[in-house]
Amino acid sequence: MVPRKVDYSLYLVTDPYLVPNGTTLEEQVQKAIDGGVTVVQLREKDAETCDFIARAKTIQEITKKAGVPLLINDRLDVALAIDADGIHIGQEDIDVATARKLLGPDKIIGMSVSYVSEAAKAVEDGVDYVGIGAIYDTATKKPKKPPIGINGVRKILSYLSSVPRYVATVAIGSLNLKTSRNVVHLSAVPGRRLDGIAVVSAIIAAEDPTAVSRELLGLVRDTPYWMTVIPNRDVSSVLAEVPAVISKVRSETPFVHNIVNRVATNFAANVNLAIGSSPAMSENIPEFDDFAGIPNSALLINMGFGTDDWVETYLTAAGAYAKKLRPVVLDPVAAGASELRKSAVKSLLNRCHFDIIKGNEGEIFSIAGEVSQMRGVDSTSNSQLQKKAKVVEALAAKEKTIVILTGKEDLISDGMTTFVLRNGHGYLADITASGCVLGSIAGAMVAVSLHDRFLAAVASVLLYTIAAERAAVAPGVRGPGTFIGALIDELYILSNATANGDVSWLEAARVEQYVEEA
Ligand SMILES: Cc1ncc(COP(=O)(O)OP(=O)(O)O)c(N)n1
Ligand SMILES: Cc1ncsc1CCOP(=O)(O)O
Repeated sequence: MVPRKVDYSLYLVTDPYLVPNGTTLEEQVQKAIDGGVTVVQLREKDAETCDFIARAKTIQEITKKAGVPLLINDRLDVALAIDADGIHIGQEDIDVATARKLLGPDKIIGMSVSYVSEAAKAVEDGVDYVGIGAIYDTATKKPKKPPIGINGVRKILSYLSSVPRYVATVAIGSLNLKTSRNVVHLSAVPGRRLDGIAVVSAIIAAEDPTAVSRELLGLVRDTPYWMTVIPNRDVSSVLAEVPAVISKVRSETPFVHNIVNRVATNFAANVNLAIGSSPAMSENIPEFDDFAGIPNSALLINMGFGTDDWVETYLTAAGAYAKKLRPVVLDPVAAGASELRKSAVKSLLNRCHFDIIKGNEGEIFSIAGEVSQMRGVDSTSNSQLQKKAKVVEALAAKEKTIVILTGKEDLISDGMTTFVLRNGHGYLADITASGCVLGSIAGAMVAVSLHDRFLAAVASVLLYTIAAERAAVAPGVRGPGTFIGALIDELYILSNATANGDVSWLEAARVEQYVEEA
């Protein structure tokens, strides 16, 4: 069989019932192709054969002109009648061998799969590509099987990476401007990523299919900066770069959109200002897109309030920043304290990508699915360093993120390298929102250090904890109350000193690389 060169990046599956009033399926397909759709599948679940063929011919005129392959859903007879470029078949449709025999070796055959076993059979049968799904629940099709999520895609991609013949892959099921970026990039496994996304409603039901298609294609093709894990890091080379990040915050004034709990709002805004960033505190969905569009923006989601619509607010905010390829920091406040919070974090991790996840031991253990002794929002510290290092490393690798675990000793991991940082002061545990504001600092740092989020995390923790050490002994500091003001002062002083070339304060840094004991 001669492998066909097909670009599966943006694969449109049609549905006549979703076309907006006042337009036609043909017009929507044309507009989608104008926006960059690379494959079209004509899917008519209820059409009479003669109507299906007639429609296939009109759609084929459009796709042929654009040089875009046209596949027919399920119906081999229709595909043969119009000499389509191929067919897409489901698990319960015609078998691949018969389809191949009738279509010939040059036509494209795709098959729906949900599990590795189905993918293995499809590969053996000689399909050209598999449609993996449904990733999420969708209103477009009543599912026969439960959604498989990003993990389900990963399993299939892992399997396919071990198969000698290249079988292309597209994911399907609720893929849109909010979800696609994460599905494509987070499902990638060493040596293999999705070839594209298959989309129905997000394009066919769109008021402007050209614009949506253009954006979706961009999301699929963009090289994600967060996939970059820099190997072989060592403490001294990372520390050497810390001043540049802190100075960049001063010179570029990144915009940090804080969605933080009520207790932390004022403190977080002051801390952002002290280090040279520009804070906004907003839970107002209509302005999220505008905020995400500000150059140098970053979002902090600090899961403070537990209102009915909080998850929707967070998902919308994260989606807005994802669309603009801007970074998002998650602070899973009290993640394990209630079922409500556990399920909220699960939804967020399932649907969004976070550039940095910052939490105390209880919070990080909870989202990693590990048992901790957490009570309320207090961190426990009776786990051994080794256990904590294992947890942060595994979580960072799984979520393709940077994990900061705060406590008496702070751990930072990108899944490959883990640093242990031992600066700070006991007063940090005596004031409210001390962890929350570290999230705001991380937002500012990662906004100017997209290509090295690990460095951004190290710079954040060092600046904050060394400022705390200095604030605790500053003149006039008598306890936690006066400490807060002095901490804001020290952040301001250290950040300005760094921007002016004085980095002597960094000599206080107590950082080491974690190395697992044999
Ligand atoms: C690209 C792609 N993937 C999966 C499907 C689903 O096909 P199937 O399981 O046959 O369900 P119906 O589309 O027939 O409802 C698809 N159509 N395209
Ligand atoms: C045909 C199909 N197969 C699995 S999910 C699905 C529908 C996907 O539609 P949408 O992109 O509108 O969620």
